[in-house]
Amino acid sequence: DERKIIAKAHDKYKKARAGIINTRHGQIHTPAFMPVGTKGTVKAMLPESVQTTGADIILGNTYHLMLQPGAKRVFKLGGLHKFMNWSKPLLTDSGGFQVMSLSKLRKITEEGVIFNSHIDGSKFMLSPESSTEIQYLLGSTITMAFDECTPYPSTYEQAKSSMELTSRWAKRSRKAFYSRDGYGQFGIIQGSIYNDLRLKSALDLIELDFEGYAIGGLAVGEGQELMFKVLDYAPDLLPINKPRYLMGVGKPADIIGAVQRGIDMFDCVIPTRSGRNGQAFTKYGVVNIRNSKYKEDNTPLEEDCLCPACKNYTKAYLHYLVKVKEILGAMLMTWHNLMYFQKLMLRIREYIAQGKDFDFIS
Ligand SMILES: CC#C[C@H]1NC(N)=Nc2cc3[nH]c(NC)nc3cc21
Ligand SMILES: [Zn+2]
Repeated sequence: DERKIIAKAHDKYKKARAGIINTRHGQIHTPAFMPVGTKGTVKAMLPESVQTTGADIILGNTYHLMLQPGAKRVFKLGGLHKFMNWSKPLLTDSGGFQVMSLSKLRKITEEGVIFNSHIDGSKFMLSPESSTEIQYLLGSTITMAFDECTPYPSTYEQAKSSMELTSRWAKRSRKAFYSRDGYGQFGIIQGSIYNDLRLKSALDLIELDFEGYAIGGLAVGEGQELMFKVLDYAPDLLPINKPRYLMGVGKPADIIGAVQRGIDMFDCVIPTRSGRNGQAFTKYGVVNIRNSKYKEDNTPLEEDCLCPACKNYTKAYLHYLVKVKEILGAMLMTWHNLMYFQKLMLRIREYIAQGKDFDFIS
């Protein structure tokens, strides 16, 4: 009946939560979207511009920064915050995923991962200890534990032994972490699509009392349906009073579905990378600005958007800039997309605070 249908609807949102994470470098309003700044810069953006979009925190990568310019050098130069002129929170990924997706040759041992740099082929090793130390040298506000990145798809046996290695590495990462007020370390649970492995991974990592927990092994090609199937139960395995971070996600619809299942933090290259490729996220859907239908379109991407691209320029100009590969095209498209994603998060936070459904936002 009517009452049951309404209850069902609210039921769908009962796991969504809004909150504030307090750190040494400022507050993070959750649900939060973290722009990706892999090599110590959010591509095509000044840090102060990233700040105006509303981002509270950005992401950096251990893998890239250890290869160039080197963690010790960044440390000597005052740390990543100073180096890149970003004073708010920084989260750094621990490197395993980038080794898996970028370096050609790699060998996984109990000690860690041995790999050849994708830049010049030289040999490096990443371990729970070295990854944690590198993130300390970078000055990360939130350090990620060093996990073994289980490929997708994986058999149950593969996922089990990989998850067990991740648990042993999580213990070593936790031991190597230099805990200080306002800084934190997040564990990353694995276990692929197998719920008993996800549970064991969560239990192993909860014992280590991390400041937050990430769900690893998703957004690796499994598709939204399978991802939501895991998210229907995995967030509930984690402490309710600690941040939950879904790595690498995602499109607006993925973010909304994950928030409804209890996720607090997100990172994804989509707004920046697709912006540079000429795709703009708008309330009318994704606009492929290179399409010739925009070459004389004298209207902004979104009439009520406050970003520079929408305030001062037209789709025709953006179409032209992207076509002729002008750097300003990448800048303006990126700025707009980051603004769009932060506005989406702001609206989600407001709807949750008012106890309203937010299914139709995207
Ligand atoms: C297997 C595994 C795993 C996770 N482990 C670590 N350290 N980082 C990640 C980054 C990701 N980005 C995406 N999609 C873009 N999925 C990710 C998953 C992880
Ligand atoms: Zn805009």
